[in-house]
Amino acid sequence: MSQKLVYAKGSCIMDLYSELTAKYQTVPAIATEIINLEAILNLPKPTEAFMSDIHGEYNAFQHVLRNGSGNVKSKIRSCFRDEMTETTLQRFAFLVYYPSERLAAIHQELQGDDLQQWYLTTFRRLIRLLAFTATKYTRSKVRKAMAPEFVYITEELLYNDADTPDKLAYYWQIIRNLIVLEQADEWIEATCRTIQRLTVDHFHIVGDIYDRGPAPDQVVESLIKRDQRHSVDIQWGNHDILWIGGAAGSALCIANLVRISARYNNLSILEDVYGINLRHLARLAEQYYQDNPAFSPKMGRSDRPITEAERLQITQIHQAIAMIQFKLEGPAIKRRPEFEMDHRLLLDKLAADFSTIQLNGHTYPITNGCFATVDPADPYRLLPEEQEVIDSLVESFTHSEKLHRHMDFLMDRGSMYLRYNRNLLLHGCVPVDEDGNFIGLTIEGTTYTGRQLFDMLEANLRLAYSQPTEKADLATDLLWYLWTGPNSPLFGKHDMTTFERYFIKDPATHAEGRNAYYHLRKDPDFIKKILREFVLDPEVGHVINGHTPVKKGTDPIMANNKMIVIDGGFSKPYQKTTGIGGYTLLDNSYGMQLVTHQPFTTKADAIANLTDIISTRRVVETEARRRTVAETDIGTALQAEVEVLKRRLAELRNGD
Ligand SMILES: O=P(O)(O)OC[C@H]1O[C@](O)(COP(=O)(O)O)[C@@H](O)[C@@H]1O
Ligand SMILES: [Mn+2]
Repeated sequence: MSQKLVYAKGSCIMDLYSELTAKYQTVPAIATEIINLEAILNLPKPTEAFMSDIHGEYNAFQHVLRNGSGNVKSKIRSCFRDEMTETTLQRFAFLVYYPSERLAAIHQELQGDDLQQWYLTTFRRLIRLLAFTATKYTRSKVRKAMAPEFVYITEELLYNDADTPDKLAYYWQIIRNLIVLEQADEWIEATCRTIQRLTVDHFHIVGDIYDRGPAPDQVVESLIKRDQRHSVDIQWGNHDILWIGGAAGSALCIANLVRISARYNNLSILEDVYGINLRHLARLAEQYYQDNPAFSPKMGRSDRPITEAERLQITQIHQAIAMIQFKLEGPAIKRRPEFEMDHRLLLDKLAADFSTIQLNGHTYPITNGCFATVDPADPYRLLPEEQEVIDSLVESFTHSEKLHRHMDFLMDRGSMYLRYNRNLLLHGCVPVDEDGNFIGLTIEGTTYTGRQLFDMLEANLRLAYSQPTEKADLATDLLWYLWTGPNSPLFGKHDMTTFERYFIKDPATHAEGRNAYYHLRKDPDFIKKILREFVLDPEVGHVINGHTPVKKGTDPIMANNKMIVIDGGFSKPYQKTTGIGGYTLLDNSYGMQLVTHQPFTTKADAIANLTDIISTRRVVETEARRRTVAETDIGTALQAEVEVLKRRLAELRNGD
């Protein structure tokens, strides 16, 4: 895709010319390709879905992937209009979402003739639904979405009309044979997956796959599977950066993510999934830390409650790694004055007996302090055993094969922002001052703001990732800045008050202060300014953000529909704030809709009770007429190909 966009800008037009002339050498071959491409340009624009802030909630995420962000059910509704009762529709929808689980239940419920009848009805319905979802695509694209072993049979069923008397017997014979040859369940499963795939063509993940929830690794695995035809992109979130930073050897990113994993009782992701050895850390934790209410893990993993001994051990680990994090912050802040983070130097503001801290002219009492490893004379110095722990963690992170496979995917499909089909996608914000002027970072005499800030940070992130052995260079330190720096586009707040939240009661010290972007983004003129900065058409573009959970009663659609925030709370701990289970934004040929999902309980519950989490849909924008492929980025690239082919055709006709 990105290669095609380069063509669209015309910079590689000669490459395109040589590529296409080599591929299509005769007049009929060129003419056929022109006909094919121009036909594609007239097809309706495929559906894009946008999600963000999944935060490891794999089951809820999977449900949304399977139900095509609510789109599967609306397709069924349109396709079968008045033919199905609500219960039949619901059952059929769940078969499409969870075919293997529903088939197992059907085998329990039905036998003999009832089962045969169920197969015959279901086959017919699935074929009709597949045909309905496939109308937007070329035959070749539909074929690629099918399981290879069933392509022949499925195409026969799909493109032959069973209502034609001549074909009727042929059609039913295929179906009967699938049943007799015991391939019926396999075909149903494969076809349901094809329907899922065709319902949403492209997924945008607007950041924060990682942290808090139980299975971010499985989210990444399913995105890798889904991406076979480059149909996924990711705009990195601040939490994703911690994990990319971990693989890139940043001790600060590692300390932060291990701390969050302990806080949310997710250490098993590190040990069991990514093979990170936590033995040294556990030993240090046991030696220096006791029970401490401020560090008790927030919630248990849903699969099993934790024992008291486990809770105590996690609480100790949580303190040990938090303290390593605070100690590592000191030298980083000091070696990077350009980050302007001196106000985050906190350990040196503690009284010698650790009972109080001096902040901004106030003295605050310390509660739940755990400073046994801190030397008041040199508070940022790591004890040799702490140094050993962090070194061994860095070693484990930089050598975890699975982590690298997942982070390679995040690097490959991810970026700091994306311009896609006239919209700008980014996780956090574009940092600005109160007057809306772009602000950023000054590095080695150059000030980076707006789009340049994003590009500079991305270039450094890629550099740091390619050099995991460099551990305290600017590029690696910038990874940490992306997580917590005051002008980081992914953080968007002035301070990350982790220390204050653990140790100071006064809530005034917990405020993090959002960048002015977050109130200015309600203004359409401000959004237009942002779109212009990123070289997008301010009149037709939208900005799509994640990162800030949309509070109950607050509108996620702002600035005359130009600004849409889609963090609706897939993350369970944030559902109290949002009151819902998450949003997905859909952009199809008719316009944009926001889908609201209700909180997802468990997969077993959803399947047993056929509870779907989709609720309302709200039209963000309706196109005056259906948009076609021609009006998309891919369409622009295809048009460039058509022009080149037409030129070549004229040359051949002139005897060149
Ligand atoms: O909810 P927790 O675990 O206390 O984390 C709070 C921290 O997470 C942050 O909100 C960042 O995470 P998000 O990107 O999910 O908002 C910080 O601003 C804040 O300090
Ligand atoms: Mn975020």
